[in-house]
Amino acid sequence: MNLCDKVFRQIGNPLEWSSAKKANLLLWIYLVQQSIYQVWIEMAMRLPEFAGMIDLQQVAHHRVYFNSLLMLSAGLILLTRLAQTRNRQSVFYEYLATLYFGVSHVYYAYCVGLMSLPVGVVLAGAPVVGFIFFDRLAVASAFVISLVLVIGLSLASFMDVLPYAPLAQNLYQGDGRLSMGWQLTYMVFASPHLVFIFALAYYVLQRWRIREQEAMHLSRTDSLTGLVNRRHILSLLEQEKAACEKREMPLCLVMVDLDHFKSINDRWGHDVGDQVLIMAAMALKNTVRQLDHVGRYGGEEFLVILPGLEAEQARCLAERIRTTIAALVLELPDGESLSLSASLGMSCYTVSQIVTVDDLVKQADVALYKAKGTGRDRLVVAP
Ligand SMILES: Nc1nc2c(ncn2[C@@H]2O[C@H](COP(=O)(O)OP(=O)(O)OP(=O)(O)O)[C@@H](O)[C@H]2O)c(=O)[nH]1
Repeated sequence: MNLCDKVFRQIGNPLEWSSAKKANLLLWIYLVQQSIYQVWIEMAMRLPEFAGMIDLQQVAHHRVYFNSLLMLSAGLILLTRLAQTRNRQSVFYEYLATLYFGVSHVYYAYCVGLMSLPVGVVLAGAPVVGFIFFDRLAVASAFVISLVLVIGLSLASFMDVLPYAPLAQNLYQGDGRLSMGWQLTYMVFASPHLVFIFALAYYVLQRWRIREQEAMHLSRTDSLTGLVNRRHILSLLEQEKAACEKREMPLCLVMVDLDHFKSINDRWGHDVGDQVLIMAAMALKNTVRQLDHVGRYGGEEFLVILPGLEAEQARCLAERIRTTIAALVLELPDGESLSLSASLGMSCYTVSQIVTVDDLVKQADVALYKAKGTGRDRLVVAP
């Protein structure tokens, strides 16, 4: 697991957070953005490099609103934090935060130019990000209201009812191009949104990847023993057989079935039966090589795939499996001890043969049946 995966697992899944907690996150991110705007205003008022770019009178006039919005954000952060600790689950906080985010952004945008890069970035990015994390109706409402305001204010500027970008002076150069100072300013205003959208896209894809891995793991694993399940061991058998055919190598398959398992369940109960299955699964795993595969084929039946082993080598390994299981002892709480045995059937594929995976499984099954019929606790190799 890499560092990113660890961080993501630590954060948990924000999609499952309460409404207040989600709103709180949005407000914190927004507060950071507002702080960047605030720093810009303070710099614009003081630094000579900004001379001629902004209307100082308008800035002084609007400053009170900027400060108020900053304080309002801090207040809303506090409110949503308190709502979290009270564990209130209503979507109200998502409506509140998304609407506040949208409408106050329109005000900031109006001050510096509604037809600008940051406005485009927010209009395109906010609903996409919002729909992933927040209540869809809340995001849609905030988006529609903000868009109506943007259109309304733009029309008002077009009809000279309101000034366009009241804070800005010399927005355009003599040749009609956006001035360099304002180009840079728009970049500064757009960059927190771009960073946020980038981080979020990364986060969503990462979560999706983790979920894919978890879902795949669950679909392939037997929950009791932790071995691969029947479907996956058969799929591994297909893959290994194809690989062995290609490399002209033999492959052996061993079917292992615990003896008289029903009587273990009947005598000591299902829980002890489960413990026996776990113990046998671990023993199988520990006995075979790393490149072999062990899967749970059925109730008390396991499949072991031994790629690349000649029949005689595989027979020795299968014998070792049998003796390992026969040596297992489960100490029970009442002082009794339970010993086990298993019957094994083995089939092998060699390069000259034409057999299917189904044939191999059937042959191993028939050999296992013979092992059961001739006294159990033995290995029978298919002819
Ligand atoms: N505890 C437990 N028992 C299971 C599980 N899956 C299957 N079983 C039991 O395994 C037993 C298998 O019984 P049988 O097929 O008669 O096999 P057996 O008693 O081992 O007899 P032989 O194979 O002929 O030696 C059944 O009683 C099932 O209920 C499981 O996940 N946990």
